[in-house]
Amino acid sequence: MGLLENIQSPADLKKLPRQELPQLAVEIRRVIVDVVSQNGGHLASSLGAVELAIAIHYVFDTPEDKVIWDVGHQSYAHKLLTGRRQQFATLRQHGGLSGFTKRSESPFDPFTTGHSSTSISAALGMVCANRLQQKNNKVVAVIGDGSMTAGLAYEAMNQAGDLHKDLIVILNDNDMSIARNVGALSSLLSRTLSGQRLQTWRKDLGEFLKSVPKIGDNIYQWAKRSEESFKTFITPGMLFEAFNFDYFGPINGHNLAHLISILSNIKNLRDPVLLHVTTQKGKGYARAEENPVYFHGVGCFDVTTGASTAPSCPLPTFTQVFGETMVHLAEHDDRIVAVTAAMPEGTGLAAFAERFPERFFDVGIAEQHGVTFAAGMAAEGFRPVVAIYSTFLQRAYDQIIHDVCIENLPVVFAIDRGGLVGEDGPTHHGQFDLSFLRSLPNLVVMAPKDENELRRMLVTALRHDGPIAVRYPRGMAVGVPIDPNPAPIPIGKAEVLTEGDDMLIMAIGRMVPVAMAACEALKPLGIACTVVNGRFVKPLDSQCIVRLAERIPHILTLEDNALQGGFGSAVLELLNDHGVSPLNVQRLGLPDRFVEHGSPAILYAEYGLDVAGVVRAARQLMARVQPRPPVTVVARGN
Ligand SMILES: Cc1ncc(C[n+]2csc(CCOP(=O)(O)OP(=O)(O)O)c2C)c(N)n1
Ligand SMILES: CC(=O)[C@@H](O)[C@H](O)COP(=O)(O)O
Ligand SMILES: [Mg+2]
Repeated sequence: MGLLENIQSPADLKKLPRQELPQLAVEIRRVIVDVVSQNGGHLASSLGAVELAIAIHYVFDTPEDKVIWDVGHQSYAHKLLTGRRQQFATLRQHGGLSGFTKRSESPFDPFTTGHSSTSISAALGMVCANRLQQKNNKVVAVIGDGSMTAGLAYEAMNQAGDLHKDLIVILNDNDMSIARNVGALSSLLSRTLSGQRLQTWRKDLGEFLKSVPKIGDNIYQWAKRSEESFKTFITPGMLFEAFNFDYFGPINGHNLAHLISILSNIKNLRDPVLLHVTTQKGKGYARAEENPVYFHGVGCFDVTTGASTAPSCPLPTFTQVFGETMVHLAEHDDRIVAVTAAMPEGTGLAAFAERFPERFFDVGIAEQHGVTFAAGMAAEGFRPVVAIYSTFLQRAYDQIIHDVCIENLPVVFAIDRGGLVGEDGPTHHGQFDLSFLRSLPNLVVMAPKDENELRRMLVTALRHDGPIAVRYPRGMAVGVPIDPNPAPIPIGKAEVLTEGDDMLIMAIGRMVPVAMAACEALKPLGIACTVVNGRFVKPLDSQCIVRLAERIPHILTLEDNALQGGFGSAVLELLNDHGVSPLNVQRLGLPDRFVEHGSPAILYAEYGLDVAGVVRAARQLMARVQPRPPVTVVARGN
């Protein structure tokens, strides 16, 4: 029987003698690799944090002591050690364990995570709350070097250093974000090794100088006085010490004995502490060590070869089409620059980065800065395309308004992962973008029905002299032929795809093919549909929509966005403003709740956004609503 099988909680872990812990790490890695090879998940980061999880639960008294895993994608070992071993095979599956930490899942998860760089703020909040409650527990934030590139982390450090609370931050430095980590901080952290060499060199030099009569001693005294600036110039400690943190490290984050002994000491300190540990992404599984970018977030794979076992994808993804189109368009327009916030692969910009390194900017996990940086470039005559996942763009809302839209600057927002993303769940679904963007003056908001339209929308965006967003989903495109010379689309023009007199289905983005399939399925039931591809959520094609709505008595709107304030709401407002009455409109979209994790197919079916769901809704609408009498149109607004 293995060691892991006997661990129901950290109390069982604490019973193990220290010398058995490395064997436990081996067993944990085996389980993680097995389950992720079946379910997909964040493998490399979790493999790198196995010893950290063991040492933390060995030393601290969780759940009274709180541990916050930043992003939470590295928390699989933590889950296995905190009573979730038996459910671990359900990781990221619908109804199963979350791929991140989640308060509702376990008392050992004090904070729900998924977006990066929240851990220090949350931990500081907990320390302050706990002290007000006269509790003496410890709070630990574990944050990666990539997540440490976000401003939010420094806002928290700034306050923590000022409050002087006994917060513990563990910086898990593997020199990687999803891609290779970027930025000045990253270079500072990787100077650690040379810093250590320098310490040795400095000691030797000091001894030598002291041995030189008179003059040598003077130089030694001067060098000693300058030692602090000299040392900190070269090591990362200075940065954290400037925030009033006691800095320890760097130590090897895979050496359990060292980790346990230093954590046991740190536990007793009363100051803010930063422990810098170095780890290897993918540790213990050779394939992931060799290719940590691929194994950061991976689908199903064969454990022996590391090769994907996911059904092969016959079509390109929207992301790939976006990436290829960017390269193509940038060949002909040197004003085009691309911005990513630490996701060159995920956003499809890796090829652009290779082809145009000077016109490619990875700002790190810094969405807010990325948007304002793009605004700066636009103000100087460039055409920045900011490619950010829908969910992460939420971070930059003020920058979109204040720095881009108010000034009407020509920034293109390429918003990937619009709609439900699947197994990453509620922290990652792109559920709100149409709603939060639709209310912004000057901003045009588009969503393509297929990959060819995505290309056309990019061309449209780059010709438009103002802010404009194109939003598209995760995963496979539709498989339509690609026009090598994509033509722009007139701003605000919808597309009527098919005509019928019983029902008007107005859809946006990925829901357009669903609307077309539902239209086909409704034909044999005697329901003839007009299907409109909205193309623009803002501005709407008011002429087309009002004209059709006046003629067709039943109206369905369809979107993979929150119903509140989304495409359907926009259509309703438009029809109301134009006095179309009565309004027999049924809006289909995501309800007013956070959508759980699971495969997109399951989730879309659950929310009635698959073909069967649309057919059901159409039949119910036909049954519920009598055809309206000839329409009275009272003009009210525009
Ligand atoms: C706000 C935000 N932007 C982007 C991401 C996507 N993302 C998830 S993990 C990650 C890299 C994190 O790097 P690091 O903190 O060093 O952890 P590692 O994977 O190296 O363990 C990124 C960019 C995110 N989760 N949140
Ligand atoms: C943890 C995280 O935020 C990312 O790794 C995210 O899971 C990537 O999602 P995609 O798989 O859609 O690129
Ligand atoms: Mg990292």
